[in-house]
Amino acid sequence: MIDKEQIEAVILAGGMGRRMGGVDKGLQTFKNAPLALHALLRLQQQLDYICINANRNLGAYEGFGLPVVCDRLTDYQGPLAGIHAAMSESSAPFILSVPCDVPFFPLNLAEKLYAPFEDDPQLELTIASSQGKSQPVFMMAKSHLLMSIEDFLKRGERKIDKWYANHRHALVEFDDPAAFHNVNTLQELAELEKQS
Ligand SMILES: Nc1nc2c(ncn2[C@@H]2O[C@H](COP(=O)(O)OP(=O)(O)OP(=O)(O)O)[C@@H](O)[C@H]2O)c(=O)[nH]1
Ligand SMILES: [Mg+2]
Repeated sequence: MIDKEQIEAVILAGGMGRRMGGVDKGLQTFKNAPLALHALLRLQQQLDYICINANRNLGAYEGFGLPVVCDRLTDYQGPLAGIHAAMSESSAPFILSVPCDVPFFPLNLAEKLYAPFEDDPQLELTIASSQGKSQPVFMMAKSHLLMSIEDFLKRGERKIDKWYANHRHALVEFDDPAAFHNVNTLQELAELEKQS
């Protein structure tokens, strides 16, 4: 049974959005609302504590009514930097990360990523997976991993897959691969808007 008191979710919206021409991805409109707001609406159905990780347009994100956390490690070091920022500022034992650019992620994400921790107290993190493909930005990790992420990034490493390989982890399979569809370009965003 999920214990919501133990978990804080972070919406990762701190990237450069280069494939979108450098715009702030989380603030791009999809179905009449910013992408990051879609993520928030899905998380609010699952958890009570949610923050947003962003590095610009902070006023716009503050308008969502949630705490906004900025990367502590500079130079856009990737999604792990956003997870690091949330772990630094949260007192929750678990951090659930979701990206801002996957507007249909599963509504049972938190529940399913939390369940393996109840069976295995040594487990350090869980990662979503669908059709055998891991979705590493959808991660639930124990907050004690903060220093491990910091050390990893300070060594100049970036890749989440490489980082979590060193920790006791479990992949959690989700049935619907379409739920993890992400948008990287404005054209993809327009196409998804037409389809859905
Ligand atoms: N905090 C933080 N989050 C990041 C960073 N880079 C990417 N992200 C987030 O990680 C998630 C997946 O990243 P991408 O799809 O590559 O997004 P992006 O980096 O903004 O876009 P590109 O520049 O086109 O790669 C998104 O939710 C991003 O906001 C970063 O340097 N810091
Ligand atoms: Mg990127």
